[in-house]
Amino acid sequence: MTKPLDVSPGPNQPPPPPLIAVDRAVAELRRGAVVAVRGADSRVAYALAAEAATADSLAHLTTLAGTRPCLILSNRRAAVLGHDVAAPAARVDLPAGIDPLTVAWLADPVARDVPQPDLTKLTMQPVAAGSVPAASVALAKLARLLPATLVAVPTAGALLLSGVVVVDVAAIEEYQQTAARSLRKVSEARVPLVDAENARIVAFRPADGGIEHLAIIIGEPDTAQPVLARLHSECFTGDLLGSLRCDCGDQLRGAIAEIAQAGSGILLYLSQEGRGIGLVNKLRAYQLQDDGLDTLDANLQLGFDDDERIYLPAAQMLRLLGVERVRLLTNNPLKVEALAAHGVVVAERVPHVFPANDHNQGYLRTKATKGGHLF
Ligand SMILES: Nc1nc2c(ncn2[C@@H]2O[C@H](COP(=O)(O)OP(=O)(O)OP(=O)(O)O)[C@@H](O)[C@H]2O)c(=O)[nH]1
Ligand SMILES: [Zn+2]
Repeated sequence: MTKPLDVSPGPNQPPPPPLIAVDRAVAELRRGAVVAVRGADSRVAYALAAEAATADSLAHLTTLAGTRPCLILSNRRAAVLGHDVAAPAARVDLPAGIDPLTVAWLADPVARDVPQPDLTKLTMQPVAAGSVPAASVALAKLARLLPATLVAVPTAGALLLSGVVVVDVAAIEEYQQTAARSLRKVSEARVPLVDAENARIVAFRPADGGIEHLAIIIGEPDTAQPVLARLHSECFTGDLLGSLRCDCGDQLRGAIAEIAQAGSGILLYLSQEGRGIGLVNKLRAYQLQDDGLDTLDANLQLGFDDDERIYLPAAQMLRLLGVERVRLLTNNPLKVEALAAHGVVVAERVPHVFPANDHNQGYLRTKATKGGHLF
């Protein structure tokens, strides 16, 4: 007996308050404003994205807190600067304090016109997981900014100003999972595609109104059988512009054509641009690659992990569509493992390889030799 997909819209859910707090804090960081991050012990520190540091914003942060701000870097960025810390983040200590040029030099490997500051007295201290400074770096990542912040702990007498957005460490840590679990189907339409005329797009939105993920459904998948599926991470440059730096455009159109040829299946189009670091940071990573770094090291140089994606949203979308088993079009074993860990049975991995071109040979080689991709 065949079992069709469930594409009906889900019920509206009120957004969980922690999601809202994180969204507000993200917007504040992105516009260069100060936010207050509150730890499990209710103590608060003020934070500013390093990317937004100016003489004025640093002075404002210092006045608010009544203490000098410290620069917090991810452990990846600290390692690049020669300081290995056994913690998720590191606090930079400079006896003379910190100024915007030093912040730029330390936090942003692409800021090349910045003169190297005197770093002879620079030390770094590990910043524990679950702490306010570590969470501030995670918040900068959620904001798709460089993973570096300026943090100032208010003096005992300093009052928490009204108007400053307050966000809890736990809300930051749980944000991605909570947002993924809150996804619901919001709309659906028939969209005939050049390679798959019988196609529909279903949009999934998290309860906080965050960015939607899409399912492109081709034909009439039968969920009683493993469904031919592809998890495709958004790539503006490759998917839309036909960039030759990667294989994404070929993989996207190739998957649609292959699914159409097979009769039916699903392509999940996941809003995880740049392996989860965002388009702006991916462009920074491209600059570093033009200087000789490979695609994975460029991420590390910027302070990110080599791959920041999570696949709970994909598993959740499949679940909402009624799909429990898939035949997965991918060369990436991590996608297979991640789906399985989230309870989706990967009955088969279907290779998804396309010919290299003059511009993406190195990229594909790195994915195979260092990224564990199966070519
Ligand atoms: N950070 C970064 N992201 C990149 C780069 N090149 C491509 N990407 C991103 O990498 C992702 C590629 O996604 P996928 O093709 O779904 O994933 P994959 O890990 O290659 O796995 P399969 O294609 O399934 O084998 C997209 O989000 C691209 O935007 C790069 O040089 N740096
Ligand atoms: Zn791409």
